[in-house]
Amino acid sequence: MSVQLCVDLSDRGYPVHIGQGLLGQLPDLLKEAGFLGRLMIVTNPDIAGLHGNRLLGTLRSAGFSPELVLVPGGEAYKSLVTAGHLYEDLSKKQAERGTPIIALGGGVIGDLSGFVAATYQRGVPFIQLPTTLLAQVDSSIGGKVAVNVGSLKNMAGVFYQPRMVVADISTLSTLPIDELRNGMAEVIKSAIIGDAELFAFLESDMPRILNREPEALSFIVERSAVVKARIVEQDERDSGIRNYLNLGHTFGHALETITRFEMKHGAAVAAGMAAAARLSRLLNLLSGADNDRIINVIAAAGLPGAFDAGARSGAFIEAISHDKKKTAGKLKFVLPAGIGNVIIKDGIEPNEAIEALRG
Ligand SMILES: NC(=O)c1ccc[n+]([C@@H]2O[C@H](COP(=O)([O-])OP(=O)(O)OC[C@H]3O[C@@H](n4cnc5c(N)ncnc54)[C@H](O)[C@@H]3O)[C@@H](O)[C@H]2O)c1
Ligand SMILES: O=C(O)C(=O)C[C@@H](O)[C@H](O)[C@H](O)COP(=O)(O)O
Ligand SMILES: [Zn+2]
Repeated sequence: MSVQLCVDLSDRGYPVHIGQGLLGQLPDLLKEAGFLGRLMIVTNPDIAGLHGNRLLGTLRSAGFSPELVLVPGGEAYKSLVTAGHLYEDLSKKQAERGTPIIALGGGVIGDLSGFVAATYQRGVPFIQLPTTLLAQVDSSIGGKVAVNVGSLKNMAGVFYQPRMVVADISTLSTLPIDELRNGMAEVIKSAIIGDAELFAFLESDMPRILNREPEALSFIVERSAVVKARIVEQDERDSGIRNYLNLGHTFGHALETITRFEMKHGAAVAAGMAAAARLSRLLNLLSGADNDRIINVIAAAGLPGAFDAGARSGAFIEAISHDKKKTAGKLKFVLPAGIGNVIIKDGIEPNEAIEALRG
C-alpha cells in the first residue's frame, strides 16, 4: 500500500510517494518521471551498508547506471567543505547537467546534496529518498536546501525543489530509536501547526509509534507530509505562512549552535517547542490545558522539554540573534495558540526566551 501526494507548485510541482517497500519500485517511479541511465546517489557509509547497496542492485537490474557518492555522516559535515568535496567527486565521475543527484538518507544528506544539486553546473535534477522519520515527514519536502556556516544553521542555501520524493517507510526499521524520537519532534510540530486530529493520535498511540507499527508510522508520515506540502504550496519562499514551520526552531537552532551540534535537530526543536508553549501560556495566548498537552506529548515521545542555558546564556543570546526570521533587527517567535493553531509574535526579550527554555 502506498499513497501519492502532490506538492502543487505549478512547473516546479512534484509527487511525494509514501509507502512500505517503495525503494523496490524506484526503477518504475524513475522511468515514469522520465529518468534513464546514470544516477549519482549521495549517502553516507552507514546508510550505504544498510540500504544503498541493495538499491544499487535494484537499479542495475532495471537498466540504470547508479553510482554511490559517499560523504561522512553527521551534522558537522553539512558544510561548504563537504559540498566542495562533492563537486570534485561529481566532476571526476563526469556527472553531467542532466545526471540526477539522489539523496539517500536523513535531513543532513538531503539538505547537503540538495544544495549541491542546485549549484553543481548551475543545477541538476534532484530526487529525495528520505530514510529517517524526520526526513520523511519534513526535510525531504519543500525545497529548503542548505549548509551550515560554522555552527550557525543553514546559513548558506537556496530554495530548490526536488523532482520527486520517495519515502519508503520500511527503511525506518533500521533507524536507531533516538533518531526515531528526533523525527517525532517534527511530527509533533506539524500536528500543533495544522492537524489537531494527528495531535490526538500522538497522545493516544505513542507506544505504537515508538514500537514502529507500520500502520501507525504510515499514518503519521502521511499526515505530517500533508501539513508541510499544503504550507509550502502557499508560501514556497518563506515570506509568510511558511514561517509557521519554524515552530520551536528559533530556540532549537540556537541550542544546536551552542552545543556545537551535540544536541540533535529534533531534540533541540522539541525543547524549543516546549519553551514556545510556556512563553505563549505566560503571554496568555495559550490555555493551560493546551500547554499541558504539548508538554506531555513531547515527554511521551522521550524528547527533552527544557534546557538550562546557565553559563551558556550569552552564547545562546548571540546564537538566537542569527535567526533567519529576524526582520529590521527584531526577533520573531512562532507560538502555539492552540492545538492546530500557531501565531507569530515579536517583542520577546532574549532573557524571557532563556527563562521559558529553562522550564
Ligand atoms: N530542509 C528542511 O526543510 C529541513 C527540515 C527539517 C530538518 N532539516 C535538517 O535535517 C537535519 C536532521 O536530519 P535527521 O534528523 O534526519 O538527521 P541525520 O540526517 O543526521 O540522520 C540521523 C542519523 O541516522 C542515520 N540514518 C539515516 N537513515 C537511517 C536508516 N534508515 N537506518 C539507520 N540509520 C539511518 C544517519 O546516518 C545519521 O547518523 C538537520 O540538519 C536539520 O537542520 C531540514
Ligand atoms: O521547511 C521549512 O520552512 C522549515 O522551517 C522546516 C524546518 O523543520 C527545518 O528545520 C528548516 O530547515 C528550517 O529552516 P530555516 O530557514 O529556519 O533554516
Ligand atoms: Zn526542523
